[in-house]
Amino acid sequence: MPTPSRETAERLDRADPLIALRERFSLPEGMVYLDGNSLGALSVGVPAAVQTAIVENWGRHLINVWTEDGWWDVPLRVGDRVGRLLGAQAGQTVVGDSTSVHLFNVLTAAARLRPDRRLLLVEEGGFPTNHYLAASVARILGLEVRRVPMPDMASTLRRLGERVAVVTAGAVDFRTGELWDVCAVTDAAHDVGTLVVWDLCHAVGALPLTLDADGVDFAVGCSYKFLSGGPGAPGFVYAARRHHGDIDQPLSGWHGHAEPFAMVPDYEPTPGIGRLRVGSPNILSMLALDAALDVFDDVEMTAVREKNVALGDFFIEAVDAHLAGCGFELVTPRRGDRRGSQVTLRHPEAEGIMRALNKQGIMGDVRPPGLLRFGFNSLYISYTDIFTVVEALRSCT
Ligand SMILES: Cc1ncc(COP(=O)(O)O)c(C=O)c1O
Ligand SMILES: Nc1c(O)cccc1C(=O)C[C@H](N)C(=O)O
Repeated sequence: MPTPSRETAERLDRADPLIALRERFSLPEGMVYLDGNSLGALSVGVPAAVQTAIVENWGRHLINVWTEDGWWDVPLRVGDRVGRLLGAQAGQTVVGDSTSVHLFNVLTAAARLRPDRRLLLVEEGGFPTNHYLAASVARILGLEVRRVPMPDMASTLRRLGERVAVVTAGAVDFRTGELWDVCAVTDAAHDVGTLVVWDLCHAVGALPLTLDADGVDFAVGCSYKFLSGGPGAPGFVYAARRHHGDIDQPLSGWHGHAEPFAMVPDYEPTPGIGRLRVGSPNILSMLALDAALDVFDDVEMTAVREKNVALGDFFIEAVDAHLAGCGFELVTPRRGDRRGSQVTLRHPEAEGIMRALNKQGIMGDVRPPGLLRFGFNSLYISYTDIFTVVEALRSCT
């Protein structure tokens, strides 16, 4: 590979089979947006879809939108669209609440499926909400939480064996971008009869997932990052079909009832994934997500993955070539197959550097301790964008 330069970046862009997809997103002129791992860019089809939903559906059909326009089933229909990206057969994914709410629901449901076990393992360094919720679930059910570094998760499972009810972890580390082996950790858990709950916030839409094939029990995630569902877009929850009949979730709201309009006081969950619904969903936001998902009908996840690995490689090589001696430390694995769609650099002046980048129209973000995160969404990021960032990083150190 020659030393990365603007010319090599432009050549790579000309050869990029996905470059045209950039037109499907509305990005401010002149901005380089590398924060799509936090909030994805606006998909151009979304405003019209939401406008139609408001004016044509809600405005004209009022209460009948739930039946006439099929809105009651939108959580399941859009759930299946997300499920396709998870490697899930239809009928195992539903969208509705935030990742946090879904996580609370399935962590509790999973632990209830292992009533004689007292331990809940949580990935050390995982997203804070996951720790907070695991602690709450543990208080409610009388469990003990253990924080385990991901590299030790499989061996810890072997050591603690049948004491572990549930293990929960993110497939991609939100700080470092490190990608974990979903299949291997799931197998290690199942070897000792433990159930797994994966957090796919930083993985869905960024890489091909194979939840059914990997035998995953439960998974949750958000849709506002690589899926571009919009701020506060509904999260999703996946539950393998084999568990549906036994799921006893704590948030047993009426949308998950077998006969919601029977208006009876006793809860009877609907068969299937619908039981993981809770209350009235934020349907307008869900329809924004529905429109944002259209782009995934026209692209293979293998091509998305191939490009974000190549973008990451290009970034890392450019950092090596142009930022040596500037105080940056790469904290993301160098190997493309060991990282998600984000590269993180540590620097003692991270906050000031990000402020300087922002002034030049470059968006990334900073997470403690001193980590500059750059997300590479294959659908709208170019090699030229990446070279622009590396040049800007050089200018502000
Ligand atoms: C890995 C991870 N899990 C959970 C969350 C929380 O999601 P939510 O705010 O949708 O509950 C986030 C992001 O906010 C996240 O990055
Ligand atoms: N969900 C967010 C929000 O509601 C406001 C601001 C940022 C977020 C994020 O998604 C943060 C993100 N999960 C992270 O990886 O840090």
